[in-house]
Amino acid sequence: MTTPRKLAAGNWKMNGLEAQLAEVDTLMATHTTPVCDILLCPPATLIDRMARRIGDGKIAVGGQDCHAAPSGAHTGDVSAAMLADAGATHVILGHSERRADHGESDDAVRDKVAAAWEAGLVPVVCVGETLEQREGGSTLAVVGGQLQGSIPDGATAATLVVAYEPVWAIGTGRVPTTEQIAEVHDFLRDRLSQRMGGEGNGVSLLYGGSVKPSNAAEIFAVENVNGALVGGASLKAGDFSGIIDALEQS
Ligand SMILES: O=C(CO)COP(=O)(O)O
Repeated sequence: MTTPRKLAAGNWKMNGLEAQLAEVDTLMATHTTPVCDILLCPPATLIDRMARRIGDGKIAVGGQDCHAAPSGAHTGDVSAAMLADAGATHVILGHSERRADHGESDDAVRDKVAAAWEAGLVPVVCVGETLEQREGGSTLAVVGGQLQGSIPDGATAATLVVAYEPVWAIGTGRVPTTEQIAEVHDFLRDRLSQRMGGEGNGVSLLYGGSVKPSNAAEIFAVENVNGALVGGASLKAGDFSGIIDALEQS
């Protein structure tokens, strides 16, 4: 049976100028031989510089979105091949901020996942319910639908990461209970296994939403949580490092 890899992923969102790369130097100095995978997804403008700075270091670099087409007349967009060319190995797709700000549907995300695979990137596909959906009792229906609709057939444990990010927990300091996280992660694992057979057991399932060094250990103790997708706390090497340490010790 494939065991999911542990992954600490940082999503810098629309934050970071050149000076922010100093945080990467600190992280590399602290985690020379990490026992979990570490991924940083800076804004597109910093991917190339970050990847060069990391060189042979043990931190992977990812994009935060890509276009579904390999090239063409799409002003302002970046293709998966361009991300790979700049040094990325991963790409976050279907983040709730993209779904909300840019109206990205499950169909659109699915096409982007296919494009990521075509370019050799591992997509980190995000799913998550709004507060209204949770209070209305439709959490599992919502994330189940997003999971089914956003991932094309043909995924393997090595070519897919899934992140559960409840919209109401992102940037709010409000974290679901461990029971709530467990319920969704168990459900996602079941769905992936049904769809992908044994490969589904090996897909890394990340939790995202207000993860901090102070709550990371508790979250990583939950079964079927194989890591985190971290926003705000990934911008400071010290904070992200504390989360990496907690994952390594889990
Ligand atoms: O959206 C997130 C990561 O993709 C989570 O953001 P925060 O960690 O800032 O809540």
